[in-house]
Amino acid sequence: MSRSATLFENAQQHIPGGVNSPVRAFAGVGGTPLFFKHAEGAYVVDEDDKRYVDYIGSWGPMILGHGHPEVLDAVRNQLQHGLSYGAPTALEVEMADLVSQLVPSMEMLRMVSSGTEATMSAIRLARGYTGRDSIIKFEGCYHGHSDSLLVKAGSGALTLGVPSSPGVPAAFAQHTLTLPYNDLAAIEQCLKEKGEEIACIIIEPVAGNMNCIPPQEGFHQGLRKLCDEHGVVLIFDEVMTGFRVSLGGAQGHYGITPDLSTFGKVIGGGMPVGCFGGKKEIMSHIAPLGPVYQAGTLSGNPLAMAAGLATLKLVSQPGFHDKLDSYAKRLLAGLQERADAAGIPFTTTQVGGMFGLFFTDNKDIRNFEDAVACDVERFKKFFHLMLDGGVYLAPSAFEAGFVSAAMGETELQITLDAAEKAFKALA
Ligand SMILES: Cc1ncc(COP(=O)(O)O)c(C=O)c1O
Ligand SMILES: NCC(=O)CCC(=O)O
Repeated sequence: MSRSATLFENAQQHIPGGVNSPVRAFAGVGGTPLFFKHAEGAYVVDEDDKRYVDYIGSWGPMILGHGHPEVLDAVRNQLQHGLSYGAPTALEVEMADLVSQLVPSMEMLRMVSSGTEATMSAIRLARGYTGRDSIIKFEGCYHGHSDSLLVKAGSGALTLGVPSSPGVPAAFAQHTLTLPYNDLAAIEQCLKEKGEEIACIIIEPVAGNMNCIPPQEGFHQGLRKLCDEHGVVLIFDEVMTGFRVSLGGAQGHYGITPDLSTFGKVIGGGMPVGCFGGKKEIMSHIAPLGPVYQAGTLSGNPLAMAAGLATLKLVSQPGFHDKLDSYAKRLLAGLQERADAAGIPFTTTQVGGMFGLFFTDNKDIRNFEDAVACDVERFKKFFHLMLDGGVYLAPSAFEAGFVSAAMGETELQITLDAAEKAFKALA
């Protein structure tokens, strides 16, 4: 028995499903989850000493690759000064200044400890600001696991077949309206009927929790316009896309100014961090400036700020995102070529350092329905064949993949060699 299998057996004694987050459980692909003991650069190393090229990157944060020396130094340096003060720090001010410089719509912002907290707080703020109760989200988008947002959700909820979770009171869920992604007509219709009840629309500006689905041309522009017409707060959930699809996130990439945005993952460089912010006029409603309450014992934690700041400075270097984009493009072109050669119906999507792999003939994937219509069984086999070949993809057909700046020719070759074998085996 492998060490991972033994650990998994032991883990299940006292940890539900053996994991501290459901997406880690391999429920969507079958088999035993890998337990890791080390990560460095483009690789993760499991408890049985096998190395994998890592396309998960801790579900997004590790955009530099693992253990970047400058990030580790920043954490070590802060470590000598204490772990947490529960009081303001200069690091937080530096973080706020840097984020608002990199993402100009973030006129004011608050740090929290996870993406879930960021979206939950942004929604409370939008409700408090507008005095309206209902929100709109999109089918297959995942915004963390707060009650209002676990309705037709993507990611692990979708993988496990429970997009709308038990435990969320119907009275909460009824205030969450869900619409298909990339469908402006549906939004227009809904706002026409219920615009005055809608506090906000929250969207993953590139959907990454039902596989990876980019917005259609003009979708965000139309969304922005409709929100303005109906006094609805537009929230870009950039927890996944932030500092990844471009330095300015998806809003920078598509040239849209949301009212509020949420960040997580990259902004913490691998530490538990989230952030929400936006228009000063709206953010001024947050306590203690305004009446909408929001708080956190570890919010703005100095170690986390140190890791996040070091990461944001490194991703700000000229050419950083071009390099991610070019690796991703070569990766996907290589995969497509090998799938085509083996006669496997296969489609890819990509925005910057974020990508999707679909086992389907459909070359125009627009929404949840298209994502779930793909051949999930084939993906499962592909996932395990890639794992055998030393490549760690997200263990679900409904997750985006991530490239890191630590990836180069060697990793590309390992991945494409594994894929060539995998596609042949699937044919
Ligand atoms: C778009 C998006 N929003 C929010 C979240 C929630 O973040 P966290 O897991 O840090 O709570 C995630 C991922 O988990 C995400 O992908
Ligand atoms: N794309 C899905 C996530 O990032 C979630 C990670 C988790 O829930 O552990």
